[in-house]
Amino acid sequence: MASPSNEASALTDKINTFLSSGALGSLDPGARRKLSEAARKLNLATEAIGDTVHRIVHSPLQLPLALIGVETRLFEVLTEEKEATNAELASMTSVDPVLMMCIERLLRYYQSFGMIDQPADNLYRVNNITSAMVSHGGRAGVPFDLGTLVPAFNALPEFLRRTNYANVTDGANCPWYLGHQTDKQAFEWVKEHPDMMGHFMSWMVSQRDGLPMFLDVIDFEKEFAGQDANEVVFVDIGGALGHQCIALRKKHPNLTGRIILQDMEEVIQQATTRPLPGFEGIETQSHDFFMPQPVKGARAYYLRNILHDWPDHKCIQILENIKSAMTKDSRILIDEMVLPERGAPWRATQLDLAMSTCFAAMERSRADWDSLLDKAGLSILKVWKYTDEVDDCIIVAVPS
Ligand SMILES: C[S@@+](CC[C@H](N)C(=O)[O-])C[C@H]1O[C@@H](n2cnc3c(N)ncnc32)[C@H](O)[C@@H]1O
Repeated sequence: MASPSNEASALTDKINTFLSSGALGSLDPGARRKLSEAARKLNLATEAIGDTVHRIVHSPLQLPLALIGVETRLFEVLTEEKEATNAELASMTSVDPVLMMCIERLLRYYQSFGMIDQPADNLYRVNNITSAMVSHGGRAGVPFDLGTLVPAFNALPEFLRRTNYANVTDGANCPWYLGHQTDKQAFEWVKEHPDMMGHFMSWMVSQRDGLPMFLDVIDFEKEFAGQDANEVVFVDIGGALGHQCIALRKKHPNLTGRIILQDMEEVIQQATTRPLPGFEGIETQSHDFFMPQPVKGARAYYLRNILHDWPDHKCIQILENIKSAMTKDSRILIDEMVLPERGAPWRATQLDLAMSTCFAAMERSRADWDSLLDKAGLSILKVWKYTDEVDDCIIVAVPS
């Protein structure tokens, strides 16, 4: 019988053979995800104590260095060229050629963290991580998180120490304010920082790229089509630049009825002055969701990642404002995570703590949703889960 060490050695050979075979490129998404999760588990389970400590201790370096790779165009050039030497990279990026040594040191770091490959001594190659960094999500999320979320994350330990580790529930008193040394609520602060507002909007458009969406599990046209072109069928409340409205139009080009995007005035201005491709035919309206809903009797009032930004008492205000605009055929569609009681995915748990830190808000479990909607006088008709990566669901709610 093979010893565990021999088995591990055989497994290592098998993994290396598989990696160099090129088979990864033709995996279907489900198989790729299963393999990635198993490899992640294996990686963590086999990590030596010293490696764990050093990895975690220096983890704050990764995000700033990712931003440097994006801002210097290093990742972009490598993605375009596929392979390049450090001299070529220095000449093609915004890094001053006299900083060649600096580029070499950056490349060495990126290679060691798997952000690029190094097939030969002085040759660097794009890989899947490099491409992710220059995707829409990478370009928006990297600067947005570093400039907006990280100062709040850094304040979390001190904030919790001061509050004796009480759950963060007060949106006017959460680590956000301590981290940014501000008295402005996060959305108000972002409004005053136009560069971050730009990244925030792009990040909202791209944050779920590559994943299924709610329209993959709901036949919207069948369930919600209007009787005539005048009927409002979809109000995307806090819908940012209208990417979900566009996706709906694209999925159901012959859908009868009006589609309306609502958000804060500054956001609606951006959505209309620099519209995303496919925005034609979508109506816009500046609306503060803490005020009564001005569109009465729409078929679907849609909220994606809105309620996770607010503690329960604020969510109740948002929901009650919608409820009073609903007629018997109206539905509220809540597009949010429903956290499982066990084994929540890492993409979900980090967002939960980000919501807590910046807004005193949360991602919610089924029990949390039942309790919140009950307090708002609503009941759940149905819940459809549509991603495993983040446990995204569409919750259909009606007045009780
Ligand atoms: C987390 S983002 C979600 C955006 C979009 N629903 C999505 O899923 O991509 C929250 C959105 O709420 C908007 N928002 C924040 N406060 C608002 C308010 N009081 N009234 C209307 N929209 C608001 C923000 O501008 C932003 O677009």
